[in-house]
Amino acid sequence: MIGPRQALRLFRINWVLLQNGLDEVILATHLFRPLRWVKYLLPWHWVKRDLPAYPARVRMALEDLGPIFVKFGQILSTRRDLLPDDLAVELAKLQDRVPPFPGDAARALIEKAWGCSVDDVLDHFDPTPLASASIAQVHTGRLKDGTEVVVKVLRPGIERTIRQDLGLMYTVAHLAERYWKDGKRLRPVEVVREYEKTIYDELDLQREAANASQIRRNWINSEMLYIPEVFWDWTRPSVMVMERIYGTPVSDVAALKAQGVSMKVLGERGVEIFFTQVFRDNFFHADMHPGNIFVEPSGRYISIDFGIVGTLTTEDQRYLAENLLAFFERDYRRVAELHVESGWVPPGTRVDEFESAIRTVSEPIFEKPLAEISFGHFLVRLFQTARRFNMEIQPQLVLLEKTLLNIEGLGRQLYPELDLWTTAKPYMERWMKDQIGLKGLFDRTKRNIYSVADQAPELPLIAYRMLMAYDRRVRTEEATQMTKAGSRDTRPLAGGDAVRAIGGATVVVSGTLVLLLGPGQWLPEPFGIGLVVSSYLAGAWLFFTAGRRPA
Ligand SMILES: Nc1ncnc2c1ncn2[C@@H]1O[C@H](COP(=O)(O)OP(=O)(O)OP(=O)(O)O)[C@@H](O)[C@H]1O
Repeated sequence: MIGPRQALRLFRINWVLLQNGLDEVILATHLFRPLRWVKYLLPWHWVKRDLPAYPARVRMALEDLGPIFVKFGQILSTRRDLLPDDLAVELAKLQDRVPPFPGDAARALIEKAWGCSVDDVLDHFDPTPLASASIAQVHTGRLKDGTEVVVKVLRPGIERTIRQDLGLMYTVAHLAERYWKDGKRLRPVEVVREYEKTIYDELDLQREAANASQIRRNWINSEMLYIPEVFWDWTRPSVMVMERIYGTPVSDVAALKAQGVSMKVLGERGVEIFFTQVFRDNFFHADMHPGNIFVEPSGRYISIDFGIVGTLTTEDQRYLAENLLAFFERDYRRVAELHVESGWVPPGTRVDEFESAIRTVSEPIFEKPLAEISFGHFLVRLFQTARRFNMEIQPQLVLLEKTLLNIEGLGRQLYPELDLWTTAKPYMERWMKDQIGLKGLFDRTKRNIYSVADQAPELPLIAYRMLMAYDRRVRTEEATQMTKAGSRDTRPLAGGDAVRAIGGATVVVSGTLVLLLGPGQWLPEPFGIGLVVSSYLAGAWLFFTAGRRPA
């Protein structure tokens, strides 16, 4: 049931849709049927208007609905698996157009968060913002020790606006899911829920600061990427203080060339940074639009704005790498199999049909020269295809696809001949070898063995209990049989069992000791790990055979 507040909200949306000539949405979807009479109130219903194409009207409607809807449209624009291409391209043009809020208000908000005067912390605070966006505003300042900083502060009342706008979106999404013919397939409520999570994450500047610190640590002393330092003493959920950086915006290619920066190196570094973040660090900056990237005269990148970051599960990382490698070998069957193996598509999927669908979308991509082949485009088409085979695209993969598209766009803008495959392939192959090869095996064993070690001290006790339980069960069974046969069992547990159980415990504890002291302490590490594994196996064998008695 729609309450009066929701009805009012719907009325507002209805109004904006009509203003932008989207009456057909109202009529076609049954969504706003109860409010369709509103259109007769509008003067332009009676006058014929020249309207731009439908995707542009959607974009304009979102702009009229305000910055939270604009952000939603920007994120939707990356859902190429959901939207038609023309709409996605149009939504990508959405721009925040929010006026800045006064410097005095910013100062008051900062003081509230810090619990002291701005002058107690800063030598200087510029009340004119350096930048102002839909969620936060950035001011420059100087700490008492002379360090130049930027202070990012959340917009006043932004949480309330977001709550209200999200309420509206949910109302529309629920209605759409119920009444719209595509509603079930496109799952609008889920799309809004994902957006809700993203936008609430962006509302926590302390979280953004923590992301920045993590990426900074991953790239400390790198010649390729610099991340400004966070000043934690003055960072709160609504205020973040960060080292101020000076660099040339990456979009200013002329200035970069004038500084003698090599565009080729810059393009290739962008790709390498991305792949390193995804595969080595498993922590990638997922808001890589040009406004967040700067370059030093040395050709080192600087990135800012860590509100959105992505991580993949180890399995997804591997499947992704294998998918890309298989794709470039045009091994479509492998790509299809990988989707089934990884559980990305349901288990019963017909691999041959899926393979054929992948071939259909991939072959045209290979028509182009290698330097024009787009990984991002491939992922877009792949996910679109996989959706037909009921693949549920996880948000992390969408983030990755979006980032990849951004990186490619950026790389090719800097250096149009950039050959992504040649740049990325050695990196991916090395990574795969490390994962699958002997080293990967040892690394994984090492990782897992520490959690086994954690449980090891309990093993003798567990073994003893198992042994006792087993013995009780055998005795009960035998007693039952003997009762049936008219006699009683008086045999004690065999002495050899106890020796085996104690032996088992001893080897397990010795293995654990080797592990805790460091498997590479006296022997080369692989042998040390081998010793630990064998002692656990031997222990397990001794425990289990200890309770087993000859019939
Ligand atoms: N550490 C910094 N040093 C110098 N300038 C900065 C720094 N951090 C942010 N800025 C400036 O402020 C602008 C906005 O910062 P940021 O991208 O972090 O904010 P935002 O609110 O997330 O904006 P958007 O959503 O538009 O990306 C940047 O484009 C940059 O010009």
